[in-house]
Amino acid sequence: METKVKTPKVKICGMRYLPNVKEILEYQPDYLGFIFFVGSKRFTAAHEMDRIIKLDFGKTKRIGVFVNEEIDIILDFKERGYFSIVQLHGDESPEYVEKLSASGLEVIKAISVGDDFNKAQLKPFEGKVDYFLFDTKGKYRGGNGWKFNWNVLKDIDHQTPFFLSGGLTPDDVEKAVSLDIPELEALDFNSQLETKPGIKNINRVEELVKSLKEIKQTTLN
Ligand SMILES: O=C(O)c1ccccc1N[C@@H]1O[C@H](COP(=O)(O)O)[C@@H](O)[C@H]1O
Repeated sequence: METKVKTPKVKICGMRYLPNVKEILEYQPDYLGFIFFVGSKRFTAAHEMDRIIKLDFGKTKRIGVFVNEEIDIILDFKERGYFSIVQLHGDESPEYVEKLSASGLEVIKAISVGDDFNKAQLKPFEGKVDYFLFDTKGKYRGGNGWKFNWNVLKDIDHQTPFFLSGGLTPDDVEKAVSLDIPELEALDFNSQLETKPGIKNINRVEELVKSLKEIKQTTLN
């Protein structure tokens, strides 16, 4: 008998060029991520974002990615309509998260998973963040392009839904779904779909769509 599992949503991150955003929107991902960290190769400039938000996003939600940014800057970007969700990749505190939540933003706290990962670090954020995002610890704050050992996910008492990130490719969809963790909200794709930083390759996105279709034939949604 087939085992029925839930298909996670899809986030494509690190978008920055309007024509490429337009192409990717044709595939209606659940989330599109824009990185507002100047240290990133995928940094999205505000003047570009002002043009991007005029596109028809349909049901695709926009996520703003930040690293230790001033709260007022994030709130200003929210007011400009850049996003309704923020993804925090720095050393942001639970109090910082609470301030952003109070503004009506949904908050994703990125957790860098390395050999020193300790699930106790999640506790101060439980009940405060909307989602965790488990990413691979590396040289950069994000976008390192390789996977961490997903076995650590099985050892967490998931009280908060999460995004799975870190070097994901279309070939990883099946394995991620077979983890069979109901709190797995979304799979997050970034560098492994790229032609160059900030440009997503349509062929890779087609591969992703194919992988998702195959999974959906044996899943609930
Ligand atoms: O991609 C970046 O340059 C980046 C910089 C600073 C913070 C986050 C960043 N990207 C996020 O990193 C993860 C994993 O990306 P990858 O698949 O390993 O390339 C993803 O959530 C991006 O949003």
